[in-house]
Amino acid sequence: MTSTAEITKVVTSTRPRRKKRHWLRSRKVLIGASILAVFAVIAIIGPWIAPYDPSATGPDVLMPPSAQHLLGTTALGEDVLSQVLAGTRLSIEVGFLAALISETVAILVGITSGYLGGSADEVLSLGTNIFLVIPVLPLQILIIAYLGNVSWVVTAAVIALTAWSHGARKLRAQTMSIRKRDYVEAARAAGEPAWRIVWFEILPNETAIIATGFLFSVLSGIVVQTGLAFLGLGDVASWSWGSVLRWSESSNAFLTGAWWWYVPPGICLALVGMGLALINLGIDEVVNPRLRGVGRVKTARERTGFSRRLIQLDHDAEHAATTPDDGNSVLEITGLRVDYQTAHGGLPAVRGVDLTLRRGEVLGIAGESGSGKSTLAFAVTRLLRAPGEVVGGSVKYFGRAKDGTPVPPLDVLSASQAQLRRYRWEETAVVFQAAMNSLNPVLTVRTQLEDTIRAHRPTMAAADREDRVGELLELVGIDRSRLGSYPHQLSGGQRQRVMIAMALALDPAVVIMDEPTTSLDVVVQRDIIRCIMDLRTRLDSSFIFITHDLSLLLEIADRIAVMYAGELVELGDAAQIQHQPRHPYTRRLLLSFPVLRGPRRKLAAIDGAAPNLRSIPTGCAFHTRCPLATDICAQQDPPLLALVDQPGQDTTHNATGDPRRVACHHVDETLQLRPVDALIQEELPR
Ligand SMILES: Nc1ncnc2c1ncn2[C@@H]1O[C@H](COP(=O)(O)OP(=O)(O)OP(=O)(O)O)[C@@H](O)[C@H]1O
Repeated sequence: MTSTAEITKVVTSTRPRRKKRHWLRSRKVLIGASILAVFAVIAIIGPWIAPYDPSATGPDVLMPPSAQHLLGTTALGEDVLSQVLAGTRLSIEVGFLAALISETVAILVGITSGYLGGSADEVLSLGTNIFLVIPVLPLQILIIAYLGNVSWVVTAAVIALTAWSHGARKLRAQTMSIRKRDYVEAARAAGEPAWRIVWFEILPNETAIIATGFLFSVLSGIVVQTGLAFLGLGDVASWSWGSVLRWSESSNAFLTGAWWWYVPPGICLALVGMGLALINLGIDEVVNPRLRGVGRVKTARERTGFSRRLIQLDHDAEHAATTPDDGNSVLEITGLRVDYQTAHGGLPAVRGVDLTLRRGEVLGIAGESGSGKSTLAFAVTRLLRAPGEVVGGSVKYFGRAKDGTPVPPLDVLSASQAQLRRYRWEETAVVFQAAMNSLNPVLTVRTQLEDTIRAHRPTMAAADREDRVGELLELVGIDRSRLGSYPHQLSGGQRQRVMIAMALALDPAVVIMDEPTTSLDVVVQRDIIRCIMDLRTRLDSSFIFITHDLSLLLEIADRIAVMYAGELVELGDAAQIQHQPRHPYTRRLLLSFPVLRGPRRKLAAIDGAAPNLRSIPTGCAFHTRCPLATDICAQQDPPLLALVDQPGQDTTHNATGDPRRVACHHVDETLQLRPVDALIQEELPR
């Protein structure tokens, strides 16, 4: 078997050229930016290219446009074109400065409030709400009138500091929604610091809101400054579009029909507004990649998917446990108990599970919904969140140094956050359910894979990182040319594979997959399964594969553990479980799924429902649904016992020499039952 690091060396890769950023090719952005660029140039050189001194009076009063005065003259004989050219600078400056200040305040207040929540949110929201209810324009007029003849910088600051609240409110709401998404939760679980989560996970998803807010603020800054100048407030002695309008109004240009005096500043305002709106639309298309696929309807499969994400465990001398590494175990779960704390007391979701993961094996965990499989995975990776709580047992991780020599085992449940963070993704990676929610929709596959690597290997050279992400994608059967794709451009199966690639990014020793194929159609499921089978032959990792579909596990697992009501009820080789299941629940579970290979057989649902955790039946939890149940089953919970060798039976030890384990009072009777391959009617519900 080769490690992915070794594969890196043999994969000859040509680094794909990064695709030109899309927004540069957006026609809307180009037109909008061109309009703004023209005004930016005018703002810079306007006063110098003005044909006349904008304040110079002359004998030609109120002249309509002519060759001498292209935009006519004012009541004092001043050149209107010169005034508009000179005034562009101040109008544009105020607009952009006001937008810069107000968006900065909105981002700081909105994202801090939405991300932190709690009392920080309460205080910041109170401030935001106060500014929201105050009528902004009268306030701006009042402040500028009070301040008197102030500079354009002060005007911009007043406009900004009275108008940030709408942006802050939108950003707060968006942040509150994004912070609960899987990829943010996962980044948090992966130990990324808050600033990094905000910068890389939250902000990119708010680009549209921030861009819209900024562009709207530019326009509103220009309009408000124009309005203030029109009213004679602020620095009316300096030329701006507003002051041109003010002097035209005070000279009754509106009444005397001198349209050439007031129309040009109005057209300038409209053009700037149009330019900003076009850029806004273009950016929206860039940050919402879905808008680019013209009329493309997503298939149901593309709209569904599954999840990435993970955590790693740590081995550290401080936490060295005394348990010796026998060299073959990588994870050892002993007596693990997990409760969900509720107002009515603890609900036992995992009840004393003992399980060992061997190096290089695929261990399947099966069981109906609610049997505690995911809770077990969460507990093992220390990703369990309140109200879940580990109330007993231990989890030991047996790591290896880089040269392959064993290091002292890590007691996972008592490892510090710093230890967990340090080793996250590098030792144990988890692919959880609902992957599509875990891929950030506005980042390309390349960026997301690179982020994972960069977070843990910050010193890795950019070229090596690029090679590594391409190699990872190829490892899961996707061409590296898809690195530039966004999640919505991939099928559900491909997204699934990307999540698996992400989990493999750091060569983890253990990969836990929790229902990675749920919600995919059968064909895609088989694709993913093939991919996982291929990976296990190429990598050194051990896999825990969790699913309710036992027949799927028969295909891919070396050993299978069956869980019922939080307990392990049977553990054995996949072949043993398939041909000679010894627990009645395992037999029923096998009959409730179609086999992936071999002749079709009748399916039968398991009688009754999985028990409510509040009232797990006494004795064997399965006895209320079990066809073999007798009095003892209702009285005593059968322990998970290793089966002793039986003459003529070769089902008691699996390939690794582990004894087969079953928790059933009637385990001997199940041996007398017909092999499950022939099992059609005898145990079907009556
Ligand atoms: N936050 C919670 N609060 C209370 N009970 C919970 C909580 N999360 C899970 N449970 C309960 O814990 C039990 C085990 O849930 P878990 O999700 O681990 O089962 P599962 O076998 O993985 O099922 P599934 O395949 O549906 O995910 C279930 O009965 C579930 O209702």
